[in-house]
Amino acid sequence: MVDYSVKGQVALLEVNNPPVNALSTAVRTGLRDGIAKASKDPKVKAIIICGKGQTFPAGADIREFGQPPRAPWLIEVGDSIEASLKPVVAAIHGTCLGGGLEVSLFCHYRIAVKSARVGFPEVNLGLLPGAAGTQRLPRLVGLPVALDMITSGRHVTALDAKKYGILDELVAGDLINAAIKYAMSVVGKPLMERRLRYKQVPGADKAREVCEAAMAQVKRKYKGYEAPVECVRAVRASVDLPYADGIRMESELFKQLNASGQARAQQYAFFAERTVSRWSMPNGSYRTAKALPVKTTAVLGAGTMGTGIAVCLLSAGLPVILLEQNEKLLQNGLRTIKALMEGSVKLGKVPMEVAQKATTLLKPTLNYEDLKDVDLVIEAVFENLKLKREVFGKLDKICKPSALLCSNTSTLDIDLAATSRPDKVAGMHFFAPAYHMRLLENIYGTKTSFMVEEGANPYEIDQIMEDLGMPMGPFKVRDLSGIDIGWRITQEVAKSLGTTITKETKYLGGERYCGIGDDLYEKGRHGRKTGLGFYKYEKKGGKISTPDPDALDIIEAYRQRRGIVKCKISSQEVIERQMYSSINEGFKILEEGICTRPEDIDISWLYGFTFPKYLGGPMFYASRIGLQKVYERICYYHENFPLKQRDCKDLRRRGSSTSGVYTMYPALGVVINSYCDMTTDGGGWTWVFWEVAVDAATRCCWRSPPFFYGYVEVYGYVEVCRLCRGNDNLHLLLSNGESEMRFDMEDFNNNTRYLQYTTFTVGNETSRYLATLSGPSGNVGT
Ligand SMILES: CCC[C@H](O)CC(=O)SCCNC(=O)CCNC(=O)[C@H](O)C(C)(C)COP(=O)([O-])OP(=O)([O-])OC[C@H]1O[C@@H](n2cnc3c(N)ncnc32)[C@H](O)[C@@H]1OP(=O)([O-])[O-]
Repeated sequence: MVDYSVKGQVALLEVNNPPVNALSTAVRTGLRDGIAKASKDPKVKAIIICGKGQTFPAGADIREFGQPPRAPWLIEVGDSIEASLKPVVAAIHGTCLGGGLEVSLFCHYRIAVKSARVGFPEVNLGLLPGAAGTQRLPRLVGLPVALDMITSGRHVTALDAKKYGILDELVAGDLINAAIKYAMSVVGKPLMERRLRYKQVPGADKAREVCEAAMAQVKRKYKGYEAPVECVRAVRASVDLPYADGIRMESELFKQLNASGQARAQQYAFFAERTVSRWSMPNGSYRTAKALPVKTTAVLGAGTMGTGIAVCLLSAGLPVILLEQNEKLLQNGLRTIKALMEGSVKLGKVPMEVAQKATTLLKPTLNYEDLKDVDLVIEAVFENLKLKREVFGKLDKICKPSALLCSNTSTLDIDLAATSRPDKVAGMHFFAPAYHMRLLENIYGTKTSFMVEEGANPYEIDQIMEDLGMPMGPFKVRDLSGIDIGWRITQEVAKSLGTTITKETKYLGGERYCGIGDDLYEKGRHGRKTGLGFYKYEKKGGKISTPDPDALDIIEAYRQRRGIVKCKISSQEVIERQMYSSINEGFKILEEGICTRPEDIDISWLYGFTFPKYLGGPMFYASRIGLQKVYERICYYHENFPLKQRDCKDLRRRGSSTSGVYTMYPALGVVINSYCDMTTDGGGWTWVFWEVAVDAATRCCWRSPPFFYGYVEVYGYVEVCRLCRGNDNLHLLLSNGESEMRFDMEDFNNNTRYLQYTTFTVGNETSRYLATLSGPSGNVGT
């Protein structure tokens, strides 16, 4: 895992743990042993740490976070690097991230190639840098840069890292040769001043203001997330506490975060993101399918979606022909694209050179003939089936036979786009704003607004969902995508069902229909683009939304017309009704085989709806709450809101079976994870809180190896607490009503604050568990 060699007078420690040289136990051991060996070798004058293959270590091995921790700890390895009496140089290429950057900060010098990037992405995994990163980076670069890097998790280019002082030198050509030369040039120089632990944090006199501002910012920007807040606290300790105490505090906060549900959810999301790229469908998989080359593209329609899609394609460096029906609409579209590109550059989302190149890649036209050679056409015209069929008819005649003809429709039946090449016709549903959202998918989601009809205020609902961590509440999203778009869609859906929508329509296609959007539409309130929607905006197309009493009046008039008595809806209910209906849909999607894994659904939500990562995605969230509970609440809402005519056949079926929702996943009971937390009451007694996650990891859907929490599927959480003293021997007793399993908690002792991630293996048949914690004196609670 760490290849040791000596080149001249320099020892080379090459981390060799593909693909990303993660700092697994074996790598940590190899580094520790390598430093010891090089230190003893009289021939060796300097030491280099680097990575073999594509990168310097990209961090700790995330898979190990779900297992009992094993020595040597990264921080001990780091201490031995820093204490070395021979200079140690980190030679960096690829991505030097997390624990990798921490290792380099223990080295006395850091050099890198220009293409390298460094960063502390732990915050994206629900963690903070736990091997002294929060204490050492501020000592090197000062608080503002350290706070920014640690709380954002962003990757910093080698050029910027040099500017900040993280890197000592950028090198060209062969990295190892340059590193050997560099290492020999520093032999004999004093090492004391290169040891970061002895440095003071620069600008410490401003620490209070800087840290308070950073804290306020992360609370505003990352609502609901625990890790960014703890990152700020840990960084602040680098100024407030001596080095050793700061390290202790960092370690304590790291353990707390690592034991939290948020870290589990975010780590699950990390692996789920990678799992979904390995898709498989009945007709093929990522192993057998090859991507079609797309070199030229066209977008039809220069409205909100069309321009957004064009920006997305241009940002990817693809030429785009933008087609509209008249010059005025075309010019409007070009102006919008220019403004969106400029905005993306300002926000740092698109590099300046890409935006500049985009102007040469964009070709406006009014003529369908110009589309004859393109590889891919995406239509984003109005949601009107007749119009779309016309468009597809023209495209079919003009475009070359191999061209893909795609529709950005979110609702219309793609099979109705009659062409001579149905195999080349697809739905390509971009999520709004198309230039920003990373999800491109066909998906049917659930509609919200039921609750406003009953009495909730759209602004309260948005606030509740934003407090939960969604960047925009559902009503702001409706204003963004256009209330007129929603109106057109429902008109088309009604037409396809052979009906029309009137002021009295309460159901459409068996589903509850809410006409508030229609009332807003009729008053010309089409959302952001008209400056008025559910909200009022500072101008047409503006972004600053303020609640609007006129919109509330329209909603109230609607309720009175329908004879709806306004009622109060609690925050909990808002969240449950938003989330649980999506979870229910998620299960239906799995059941219908539209997706094969829950990860597919979670990643769609994380990318398409910017669902808060700290909750992992709706399916993961459901598994944390317990599917039985979710199911019961869905039944409750179904029964208590008689207006809701949603087909609940699947729920009813699950409800009538003894195992309820669990029937989705018949193969149950593979892994049980648990962790405990302890607090001392001062009287020699310790309260132990256990949380037991009962996994019904599946054979059918959850295919990833059950190596950590992320893949735990059906949780039955049981919290038990117990007073214990001294080295009480604890047992965990699990029962499924038929048989019982008992586990000794041998690792348990009074000095261990967190006994976490204990993994047990149980039989296959168990579906519901009762957990009982028992001590020497018998069972103490459930
Ligand atoms: C004590 C505390 C210490 C410290 O403070 C904590 C940390 O360091 S926390 C860590 C801080 N570091 C991070 O958060 C960095 C996380 N990693 C990344 O951001 C990207 O992987 C990276 C940019 C490095 C490469 O991107 P790319 O080239 O597009 O490649 P890719 O993304 O497709 O990954 C390829 C394969 O490698 C796998 N894998 C990757 N990283 C890890 C890992 N650390 N571990 C294990 N596995 C990892 C990944 O699952 C995939 O496997 P598979 O089986 O093929 O699905």
